[in-house]
Amino acid sequence: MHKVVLVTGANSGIGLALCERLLSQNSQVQLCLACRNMQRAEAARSALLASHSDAQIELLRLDVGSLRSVLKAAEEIKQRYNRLDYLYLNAGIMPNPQVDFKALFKGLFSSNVIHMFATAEGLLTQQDRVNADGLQEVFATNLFGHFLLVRELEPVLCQPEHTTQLIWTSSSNARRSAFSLEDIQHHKGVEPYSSSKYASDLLSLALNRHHNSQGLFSSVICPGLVMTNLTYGILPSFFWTLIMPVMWLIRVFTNTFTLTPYNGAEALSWLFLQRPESLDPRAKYHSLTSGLGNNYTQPRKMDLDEDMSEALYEQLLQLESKVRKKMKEEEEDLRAHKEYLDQTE
Ligand SMILES: NC(=O)C1=CN([C@@H]2O[C@H](COP(=O)(O)OP(=O)(O)OC[C@H]3O[C@@H](n4cnc5c(N)ncnc54)[C@H](OP(=O)(O)O)[C@@H]3O)[C@@H](O)[C@H]2O)C=CC1
Ligand SMILES: CC(C)=CCC[C@@H](C)[C@H]1CC[C@H]2C3=C(CC[C@]12C)[C@@]1(C)CCC(=O)[C@@H](C)[C@@H]1CC3
Repeated sequence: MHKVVLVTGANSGIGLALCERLLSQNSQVQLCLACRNMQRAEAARSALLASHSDAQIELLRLDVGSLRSVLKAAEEIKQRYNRLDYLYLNAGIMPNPQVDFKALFKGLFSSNVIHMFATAEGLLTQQDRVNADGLQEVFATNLFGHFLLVRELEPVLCQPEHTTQLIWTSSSNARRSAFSLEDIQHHKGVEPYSSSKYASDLLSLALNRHHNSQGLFSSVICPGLVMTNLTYGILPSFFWTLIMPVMWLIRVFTNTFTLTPYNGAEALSWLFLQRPESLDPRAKYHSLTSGLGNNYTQPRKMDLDEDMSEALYEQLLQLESKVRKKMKEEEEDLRAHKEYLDQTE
C-alpha cells in the first residue's frame, strides 16, 4: 500500500529536503506538500518532479499561523485522504532574531563552547508579535496551528488497525527555563522560539499518553544547525559568507553542525523507517553528522515532566475551545451584518 505523507513547511529547507529523501527512499510514497505560499509550493513540486518524474505529489494550501486556514486545510485533507501514515509537523519561524555577540565572544573562550554552538543557549533572543487571531505569532505557528490541525484530523489519524506517526521538527534550542505554564504563549519573555520548541516536546509526550492506544504515535527531532532561510535570517548574508569556512571547521568538532538540509533531514527520514511502537516518547531524535560527513540519528533523553506536559495539554484544549467560540461568534456577527445590509438595500 502507498504510504500517505503530509509535510508542513515543505517548500524549502529541511521540509523540502525531507520530501526529496522520502522519494529517493520509496518512490511509491504519496506526498502532500502543505504550504502557505502556493507559488513556492509549485516550485518545490517542480524541483521534486525534476528528479522523481513519476512521483505522486499533491499541494495543499495551509498557513499554520492562521486558525481559519488550519480548519479549511483539515477539511480538505479529510476529503482527499481516508488515512495519513505520516504527518510531519515541520513548519516553523524565528522572527526578528538578535544575537548576543558579547555572550558569543565570552562563550568562545569557555569550556561550554560546544554546548553553546549546539544549542545557542544564551545567544539568541527574538521579538514576537500578536497575529490576526490575537495569538503570539511564534506560538501560533510553531505549536498551536499544528495542535489544532492534529485535533481536527483525529478521525483520520486515530483509526483502529492502523498506525500514524506525527513527527515534530523541534530543536536543541528548546529549553525548560524558556517555557512557563503561566505564559504558554511567551507574551512576556524574549525567547519565544525556545519556548515554542520546548512546548512541542511536552505536547508530543502528552499526545502519546492520550493517543497511543488509538494507533497515534508522536516523536520529536532536532535537525542540528542547518543553513536554511531560517538560519540565514539570523545575521546579514555577508556575515554568513565570511564565517562559512569557520562553520565547516566547527563541524569537525561538533556533530550537531549538520549544515545542509539533506543532513538535517536525517532523523526525519530515519523515523519514516521505524516501527512507531519501538520509539521512545521521552527521547528527542537528533540528526548528527560526523567530521567525515556521515549522517546518523541518535536518541537523547529530554528534560520533561509528565505533570507539566499534561498541564500544557489541558491549557491547549482550553485555548482551542476559546478560539473556536470566538470564531463562531465572529461568523455569526458577520452573518447578522450581511442580513442587515440585505434588508436595508
Ligand atoms: N535551520 C535550523 O538550523 C533548524 C531548524 N529547525 C526547525 O526546522 C523547521 C524547518 O525550518 P528550516 O527548514 O530550517 O527553515 P525554512 O525557513 O527553510 O523552512 C521553514 C518552512 O516553514 C514554512 N512556514 C513558516 N511559517 C509558516 C506558516 N505560517 N504556515 C505554513 N508554513 C510556514 C516556510 O514557508 P515559507 O517559505 O512560506 O516561509 C518554510 O517552508 C522549523 O520548524 C525550524 O524551527 C530546528 C532546529 C534547527
Ligand atoms: C560560528 C560563529 C563564529 C558565529 C555564529 C554564531 C551564531 C549566529 C550561531 C551559533 C550557534 C547557532 C545556532 C542556531 C542559529 C545560529 C547560531 C546562534 C540555531 C538557534 C538555529 C535554529 C535552531 O533551532 C538551533 C538548533 C540552532 C542552534 C545553534
